[in-house]
Amino acid sequence: MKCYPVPRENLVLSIDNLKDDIPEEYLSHKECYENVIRKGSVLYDIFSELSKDRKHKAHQAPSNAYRISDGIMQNVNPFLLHFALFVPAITNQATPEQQAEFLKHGFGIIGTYAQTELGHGTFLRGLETTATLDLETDEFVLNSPTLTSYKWWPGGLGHTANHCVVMAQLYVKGKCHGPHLFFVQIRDIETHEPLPGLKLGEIGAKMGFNTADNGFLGFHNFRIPRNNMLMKNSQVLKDGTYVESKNEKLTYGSMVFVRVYLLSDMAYMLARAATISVRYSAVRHQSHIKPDEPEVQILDFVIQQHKLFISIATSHAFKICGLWLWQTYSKVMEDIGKGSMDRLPELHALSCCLKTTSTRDAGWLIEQCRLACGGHGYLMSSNLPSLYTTATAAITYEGESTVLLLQTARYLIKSWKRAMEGESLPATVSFLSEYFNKRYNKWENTPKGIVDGLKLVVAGVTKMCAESIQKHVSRGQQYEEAWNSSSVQLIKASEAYSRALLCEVFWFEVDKVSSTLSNNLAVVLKQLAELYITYWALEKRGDLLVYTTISKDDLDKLQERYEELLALIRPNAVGLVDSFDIRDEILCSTLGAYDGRVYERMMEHALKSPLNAETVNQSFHKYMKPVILKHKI
Ligand SMILES: CCCCCCCCCC/C=C\CCCCCCCC(=O)SCCNC(=O)CCNC(=O)[C@H](O)C(C)(C)COP(=O)(O)OP(=O)(O)OC[C@H]1O[C@@H](n2cnc3c(N)ncnc32)[C@H](O)[C@@H]1OP(=O)(O)O
Ligand SMILES: Cc1cc2nc3c(=O)[nH]c(=O)nc-3n(C[C@H](O)[C@H](O)[C@H](O)COP(=O)(O)OP(=O)(O)OC[C@H]3O[C@@H](n4cnc5c(N)ncnc54)[C@H](O)[C@@H]3O)c2cc1C
Repeated sequence: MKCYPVPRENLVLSIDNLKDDIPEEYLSHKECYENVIRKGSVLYDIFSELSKDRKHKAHQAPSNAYRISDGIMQNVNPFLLHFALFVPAITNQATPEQQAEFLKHGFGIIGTYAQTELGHGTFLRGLETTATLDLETDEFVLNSPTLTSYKWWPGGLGHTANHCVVMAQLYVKGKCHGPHLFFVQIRDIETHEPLPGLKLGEIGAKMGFNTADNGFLGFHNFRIPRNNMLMKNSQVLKDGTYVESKNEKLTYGSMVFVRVYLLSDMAYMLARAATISVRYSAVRHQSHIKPDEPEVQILDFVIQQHKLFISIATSHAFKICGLWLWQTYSKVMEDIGKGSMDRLPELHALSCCLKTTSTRDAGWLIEQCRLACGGHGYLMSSNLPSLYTTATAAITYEGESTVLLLQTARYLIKSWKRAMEGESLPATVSFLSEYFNKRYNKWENTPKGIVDGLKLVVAGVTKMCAESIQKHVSRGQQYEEAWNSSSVQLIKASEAYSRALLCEVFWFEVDKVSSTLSNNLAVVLKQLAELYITYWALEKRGDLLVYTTISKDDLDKLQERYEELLALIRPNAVGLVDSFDIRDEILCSTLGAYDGRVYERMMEHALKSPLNAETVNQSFHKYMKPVILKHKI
C-alpha cells in the first residue's frame, strides 16, 4: 500500500494524477463521475492512511481539512456522505460493540445515509421502507412495498457506496415502532455487484452536485441480522422485545450534526465567492467616475462595494457563529451522553434556523457575486456557477428550509408561552420574557442597540403568531389547522430569530476577542461586524419601525454610517479576501487567481474547449453546408 505522509495542501495538490487535462465541464455525465472517483480514490487512500491512527470521532469540529477535495473535485466528492453522515450515524446511534463491528474494516467500506424516499423526504414518520423482525431466523427483512418507498437521493448510493445506514419503519410482532436506523451492506466488497434482493442505480443529472452519485435503492425481501439495527437508543431483543428509546428524537441526531456543520461550510463557500468577485473587481477597469480620468476599478463603484462587502462580512459571521453553534452542539451531545436531553430542543431549534439562513444567504450572495462580475461571471471557468449550484443544494438537503424554519417556530411559540407563564428560559430565547419591559426603550444607533432592536422584532412577531393561532382556535380550528393558517407569520418569526442570533453572536464574539487582537485587525473585524449588523438593520427597517422606537432620523443616520463603513473597508477589501487564504488550485477560478492574470487565464481556459481543437467543426460539412448551398441565391 502506497503510504502518503500527512497530507498538506501542497502535498495533495502536487500529486500529478489529481490534475485534470480536460476541464470537468467538457466531460460527459459518466466521464465526470469516473473522473471524480479516480481522484476521490486517491484522496480516500490518503485520508484512510491519515485516519488509521485516529479513532472515528463521533463529532469532529468543522475544519477545512476536507477543503482540499474542493480543489481536486470541483463539483462534489462522492465519498462525502461516508464522512458526513454514514460514520457519524454509526458513532452516534450504534452501541460501542456495534461500532467496533460495523467500522472494523475502517475505510475498507464506503457508506452513505439512505433516509429519503421517492415519496417522502420531510415527513420521516411517513417513510414506507419496512424492516420486519423474523423471530425464527433472528433477522430483519427489508422491503420497499411501493415505488414511492424506494430510497431516492442518498449521495454515493448509485455506484459508489457498498454499505449504507437505512432509515426504515420497524415492525416487531405486527406492531410498527416508527423509523429506526439499520446498517446494511448493499454491494459485494470484491465485485461491487449489488447484492441479491436489491435494485440500485443513479437518479440522473441535476442542476449541480452532479458528481455526488445520488442514487436509488429498492429492497425485495432483503435480509439482515437483527444486530444490524443501530441499538444505542432503542433495542430489539432476540425474543422480539422492543425496548423504547429514552427519547425518540435521538434517532434524528445525525441530521443535527450536518445542520450544525453547514454553517461553517457556507462560510467557506462564501469566502471562495467573495475572493473571486473582489479580486476580479480590483482587476476589472470599466467606465469612469470622473469623466476626465481613466476607467476605474469596478471595486471603486460604491454599489459594487455594497454588493460584495456583505459577502466578506457574512463569511466571517457564519464562521464565528458556526464555531459558537458547534460548541453548543458538543455540549448538548456531552449532556446526552450523561443522560440529560434538556437542551436538545434548543439545539434542534438553533440548528434548524441557522442552517436555513446560512444556506439561503450563501445562495443569493454567491449569485450576487456572480452578477457583480458581469458576463465573465457566467463562465464556468469563473467557478461562480458551480459554487452557486453546490451551495443552493444545501437549502434543500438535510432538511428543507421551510420545514426547518417551522421547527424553530414551534420552539419559539413554546418558549413564548413559557415566558408568559413566568418560567425562566434558556439564554438564547430569554429576551422573549423582556419584551413588555423593553418594547418602548429609546432606540440606540449602536451595534448593541440594533441587536436589541432585532430581538424586539422576534418577540413582537412571535407574540403576533401566538395571537394568530389563538384567534384561529377561538374560531373553531384545531390547533394544527390554526398552526397551518399562521405559518406565513411563523416563518417570519424564525427568520427574524435567526438574523438576530447571527448579529448578536457575530458582534459579541468579535467584541470579546478584539482586545486580544492587534489594533489594526480588531478595527477591521469590528468594521465587518458593524457592516453586517447595519446592513441587516437597513434591510429590516420595516420591522424595526413596527416593533421598536427607531425613527426615520435614526435610519438616515444608519444609512450614512453604512456608507462610511463601505469606504473604510474599501482599502482593505483585497487584503480581506486574500486573508481567506484560498489557494488558486482550490479556488479554481480564472477570475479570482491570486496573480490577477484574468484575461490570460480566460483565454488559456477557452482554448481547452474541445471545440477549439479544429478551426472548422465537422458539423459544417455534415449539416450546415448543404443547407447554405441549397438556399444560396
Ligand atoms: C472527505 C472528508 C470529509 C469529512 C468532513 C465531513 C463533514 C460534513 C460536511 C457537511 C457538509 C455537506 C455534506 C452534506 C451532503 C448532503 C447531505 C444530505 C443528507 C440528507 O439530506 S439526509 C436527509 C435529511 N432529511 C431531513 O432533514 C428530513 C427533515 N424532516 C425532519 O427532520 C422531520 O421529519 C421533521 C420535519 C422535524 C418533522 O418531524 P416529525 O414528523 O416527527 O414532527 P414534529 O414536528 O411533530 O416533531 C416531533 C418532535 O421531534 C422534535 N424533533 C424533530 N426533529 C428533531 C431533531 N433532528 N432533533 C431533535 N428533535 C427533533 C421536534 O422538535 C418535536 O419536538 P416537540 O414535540 O416539539 O417537543
Ligand atoms: C443535492 C441533494 C442531496 C441529497 N442527499 C441526500 C442524502 O444523502 N440522503 C438522504 O436521505 N436524502 C438526501 N437528499 C434528500 C433531501 O434530504 C430531501 O430532498 C429533503 O429532505 C426534502 O424532502 P423532499 O425532497 O421529499 O421534499 P418534500 O418534503 O416533499 O417538500 C417539498 C415542498 O413541500 C413543502 N413542505 C413539506 N412539508 C411541509 C410542512 N410540514 N409544512 C410546510 N411545507 C412543507 C416543503 O417546504 C417543500 O417546499 C438530498 C437532496 C438533495 C437536493
